[in-house]
Amino acid sequence: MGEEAIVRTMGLGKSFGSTVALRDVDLTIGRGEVFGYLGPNGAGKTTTLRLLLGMLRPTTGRASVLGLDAWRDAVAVHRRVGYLPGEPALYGKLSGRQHVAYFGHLRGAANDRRALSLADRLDLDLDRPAHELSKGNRQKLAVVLALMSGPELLVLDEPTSGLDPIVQQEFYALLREQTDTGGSVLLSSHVLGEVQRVADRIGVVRSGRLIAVERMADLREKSLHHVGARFADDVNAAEFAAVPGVRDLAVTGRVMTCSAPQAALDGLLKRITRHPVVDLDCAEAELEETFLAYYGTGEHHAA
Ligand SMILES: Nc1ncnc2c1ncn2[C@@H]1O[C@H](COP(=O)(O)OP(=O)(O)OP(=O)(O)O)[C@@H](O)[C@H]1O
Repeated sequence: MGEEAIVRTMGLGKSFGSTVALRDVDLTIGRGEVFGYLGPNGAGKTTTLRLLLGMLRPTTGRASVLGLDAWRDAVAVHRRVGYLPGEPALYGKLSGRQHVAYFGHLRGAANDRRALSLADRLDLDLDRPAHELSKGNRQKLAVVLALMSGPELLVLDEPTSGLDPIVQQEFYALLREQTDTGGSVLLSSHVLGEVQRVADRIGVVRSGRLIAVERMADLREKSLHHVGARFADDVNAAEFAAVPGVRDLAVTGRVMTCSAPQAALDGLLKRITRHPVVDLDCAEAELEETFLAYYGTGEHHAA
């Protein structure tokens, strides 16, 4: 993460009547960083993004974006931030090209060449009216509109929904170009799979609270492995349970299965080799499974 904070929230909270959508969130995103903001539906992700864009007024705390107050200086923030909403508002009768002209005018920074090049890379026809576009093509147009002015910060709400895998690859390449040139990205999603390839850090929000912030590299180190061993004789569960980090342990007679983070593998193997081994199996789980094991259930987890 760069030294400079592009986003900083302090005690940020938002209530709608008696519904507390977000409470006491302290979050910092650095220059050149891709931050994945993860949480289940209704967790408070969109509320956070709307607070950062000055579309909602905080109930508690404050948010600064590019050194500006997100609420008070919302107009100035909007000029420098590209926003892709979860449900992009497009004008049915206007073509892609007309959207580009209109949004360019609103931002005071028309950049038709960049818009054309983005549309070309995403394989989007800018001449068709929005109401004729499929969901995926509408999403592509929204991506073009968010990126065309070369914003310093990109705020993306579930951006790859509706995009096919090849277009997703191109989209991730665009995000890397954004950070290579010193820009930052805040990417919300309800699944780790959507952000794991591009995020430098992830934050996990649940029931309005930011419950964990973690570097992707650290999450990968925690990556779970499925371990199974068959022994020549019966074994006792207790000795494997004693290895720190071992989860989902099951021992029936001569067979032991469990999950273990990378860091626990050495200790586990040493316990296993105390016994005559007939067969051994060890496979790394999908990162999503590791993520769910740490953050998937319950209300509060330590980072
Ligand atoms: N304008 C509003 N009025 C009342 N309640 C709201 C409003 N906006 C959001 N909420 C509530 O705040 C909570 C957080 O909603 P939010 O949309 O931020 O969640 P989310 O994580 O973005 O979920 P999703 O992925 O479903 O959009 C929910 O309980 C939601 O019902």
